[in-house]
Amino acid sequence: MPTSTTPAPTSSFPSPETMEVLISKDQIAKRTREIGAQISAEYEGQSIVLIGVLKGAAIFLADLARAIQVDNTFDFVAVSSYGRARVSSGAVKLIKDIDNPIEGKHVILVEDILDTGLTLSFLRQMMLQHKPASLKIATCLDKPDRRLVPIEADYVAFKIPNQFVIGYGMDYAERYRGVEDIRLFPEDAGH
Ligand SMILES: O=P(O)(O)OC[C@H]1O[C@H](OP(=O)(O)OP(=O)(O)O)[C@H](O)[C@@H]1O
Ligand code: HPA
Ligand SMILES: [Mg+2]
Repeated sequence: MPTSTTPAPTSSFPSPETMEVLISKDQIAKRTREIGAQISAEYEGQSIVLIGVLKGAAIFLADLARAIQVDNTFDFVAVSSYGRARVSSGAVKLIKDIDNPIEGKHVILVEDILDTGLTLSFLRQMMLQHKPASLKIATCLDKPDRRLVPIEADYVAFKIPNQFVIGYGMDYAERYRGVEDIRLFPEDAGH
């Protein structure tokens, strides 16, 4: 029987081990615990709906939920965006809505990264139409230098400079989401 080998990564998709670690998995775990504790204190005695934005937020949501001590449920939305840096803020489209009503509920939108802000400002408006009791935003990363629309998160694990990152849910061309550390994707790769 022929032995199967994993194909060597092409230069477009370098191996994650070759990429510089920007934020280690231990740093992520520590900050997630801190934010979980902060949310638990602020929402003491209440229930929260965590709404994750597919696909990038799935891993942060899974960790954040386990760091939150108050009663919580999950829901997910999915959006598609079209060349976000080159188009206006109307360019985000909802492709999967929430499954359960959030009217009168305390909602936290959960993202992996707040970049231009187009995704979250669109979702924030969408969610407000459902009349939640409150609506906050938690994001693992914030790249404030890239903002095209004014929006801030209520809970930010890390502010980062304007560099493309992968790992901890974040992809380049759908790859690298399962990488445990957040790493810098090389500027000369992926072309
Ligand atoms: O602030 P913005 O400029 O809108 O960028 C942030 C959004 O972009 C990425 O998602 P993407 O649409 O690439 O899909 P994914 O979550 O499936 O990776 C990321 O996960 C955020 O959702
Ligand atoms: O730096 C990033 N990495 C992955 N996905 C992203 N979406 C917006 N910014 C980024
Ligand atoms: Mg996303």
